Amino acid sequence: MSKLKLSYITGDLFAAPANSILVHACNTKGSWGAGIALAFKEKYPSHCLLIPGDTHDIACLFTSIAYGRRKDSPSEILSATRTSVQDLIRQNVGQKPLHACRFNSGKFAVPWVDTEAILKELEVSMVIYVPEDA
Ligand SMILES: Nc1ncnc2c1ncn2[C@@H]1O[C@H](COP(=O)(O)OP(=O)(O)OC[C@H]2O[C@H](OP(=O)(O)O)[C@H](O)[C@@H]2O)[C@@H](O)[C@H]1O
Repeated sequence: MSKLKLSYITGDLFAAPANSILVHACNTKGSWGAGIALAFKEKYPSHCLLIPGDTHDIACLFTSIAYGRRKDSPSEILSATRTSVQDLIRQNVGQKPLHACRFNSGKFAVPWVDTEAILKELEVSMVIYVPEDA
């Protein structure tokens, strides 16, 4: 049984410690039209999988090809979550701490417990932020 490496903080993901990587989910069309992605677009105007930043690096996990009503199915999103998190781990050569929102659980409508199960399977260490009003 893997040691649980996920921890939770109630608060704003953008208040994560400097020099950590902020993790969120995106569609591959490059639209950051709503949800936390819009906040990322406003704070960090460009995007790719791992964007070096001043205070934080940004990890943009492409977990759905399309977005909005044409978003991928939950199983496709979860499959893409597994490969994109594995890719993030490979790219995080500096072993920077990962701080994430409960990605996939809002506009992509995938229950957080299902994404959390992928993170546990991969035994990835990650701090998960839950908004106070969640
Ligand atoms: N400051 C904060 N700190 C901590 N947690 C925060 C937060 N602000 C919000 N949250 C929570 O963060 C989770 C993610 O929920 P989101 O709905 O945002 O994203 P998602 O990952 O389900 O889906 C991705 C698609 O959503 C977008 O919009 P479009 O598809 O373009 O329309 C993209 O472009 C993608 O395509 C929810 O639990 C929110 O409560």
